[in-house]
Amino acid sequence: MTQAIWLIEDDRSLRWVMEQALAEAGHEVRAFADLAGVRQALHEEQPAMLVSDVRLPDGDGLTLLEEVAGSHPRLPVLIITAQTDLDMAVRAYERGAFEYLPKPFDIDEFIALIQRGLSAPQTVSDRDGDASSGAAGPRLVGESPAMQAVFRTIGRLSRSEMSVLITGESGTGKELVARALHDNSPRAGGPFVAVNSAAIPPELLESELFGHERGAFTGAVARRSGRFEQAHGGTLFLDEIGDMPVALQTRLLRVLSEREYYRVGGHEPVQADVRILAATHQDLARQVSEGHFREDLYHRLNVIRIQIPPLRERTEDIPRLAEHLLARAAEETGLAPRRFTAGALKALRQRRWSGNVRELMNLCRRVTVMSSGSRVDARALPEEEAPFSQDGDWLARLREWADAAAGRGEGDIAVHAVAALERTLMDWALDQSQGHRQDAARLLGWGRNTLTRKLRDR
Ligand SMILES: Nc1ncnc2c1ncn2[C@@H]1O[C@H](COP(=O)(O)OP(=O)(O)OP(=O)(O)O)[C@@H](O)[C@H]1O
Repeated sequence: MTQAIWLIEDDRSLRWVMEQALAEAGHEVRAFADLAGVRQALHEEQPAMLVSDVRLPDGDGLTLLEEVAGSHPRLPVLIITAQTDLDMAVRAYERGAFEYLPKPFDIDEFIALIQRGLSAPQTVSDRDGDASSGAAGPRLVGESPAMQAVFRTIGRLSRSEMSVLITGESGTGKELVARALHDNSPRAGGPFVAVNSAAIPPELLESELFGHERGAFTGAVARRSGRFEQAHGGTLFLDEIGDMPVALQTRLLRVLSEREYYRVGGHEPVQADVRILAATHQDLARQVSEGHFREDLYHRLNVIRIQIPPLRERTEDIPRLAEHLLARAAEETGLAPRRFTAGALKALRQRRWSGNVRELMNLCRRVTVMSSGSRVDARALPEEEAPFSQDGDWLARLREWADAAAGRGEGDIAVHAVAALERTLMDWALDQSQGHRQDAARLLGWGRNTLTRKLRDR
């Protein structure tokens, strides 16, 4: 048995680069340009590690991965591929890849992965066949390193039941990531139930989560199952967890450790067989330090963290996302699919996207409905809301107001001003939309949940 690393890559120059880097790092390397050569060689000797491309002239690297899993269960396999979508990441991990590396990659990262693969040989006998990830519903799209890291985490967790905390600004795709985690988990066959702590009045949240018995409180005319019960055998997604009242956090923590709970007004314990995924747009660590969030619950939920950066920090995702969301908008509306011109895509990359992917989705819906031709060029894009200008009339008046308030010795000026500003804009938006919250939120550039929470807290 040799200690060589076997490299299967049909792109000659990339193969050469990897060979050089591996040799330089002191590894013995054997390179192959197709699968046939590897299959043959595997009958004769065994490598220390396999590095394989996916698309090869005589087949698919994932097929090889599967074969090797059967014949050489302890052999670490690193999959490298230019096809960098979530599905590929999940398939690679499901078939037992030790790691998955999207191209183009940093050669140092590649070498570091090789070292890790060699030092921690895997037992990969617990992979479960072809749990195909044919998830229906919207697909996650993203090419940026940040989104690739998200895909890898989802793939790596595909056989796990761990809690995950998903953080990111409103509209960055937290719920979509939660769904992808569920769809690519052993619980995929079970329900996915989402609860938004910000959207439910605090006094109702407990019975919403845990259900209630008949007569538990005034108005509880019948027994009602809670979200925990509905999510039995599946996943419970707790959105805006930072908004959960502290008393309920305590209860949630107990359920997580005891794996059972009581309905409100109930005396029979109910088994809780759910995986918890949580999300927040807030800085939970800060909430903890300020005493608004229980530290122990924070640690319990924060086992694995997926951080989704705002769209403006991953503008390289915009072209593919825009194409994808345009196609989705066409499907939703039943209208003919549009295409962005190169100029339009360039213009889109330059926007601020304070509403993140949701804002881009809304823009795609709008141009699908509004544009006349099939091509959407830069001029056909709805105007970006002008950034607040310094010389705006209302800002000058705001300064006067602040002056006057300070003169009266009032404090917390920004707190009051921001609250008043938000109240005014919410009233305006609800007027505009005739009370329709979804539309009002869209006007404001907020998520519907954000609007609901703010309306509640006003
Ligand atoms: N990477 C992505 N690929 C494709 N679609 C995306 C992606 N990210 C977000 N979306 C779409 O953007 C919209 C907003 O995403 P989502 O509701 O998951 O955001 P969120 O972070 O949960 O927002 P909020 O915090 O306001 O609830 C959805 O329509 C979602 O399908």
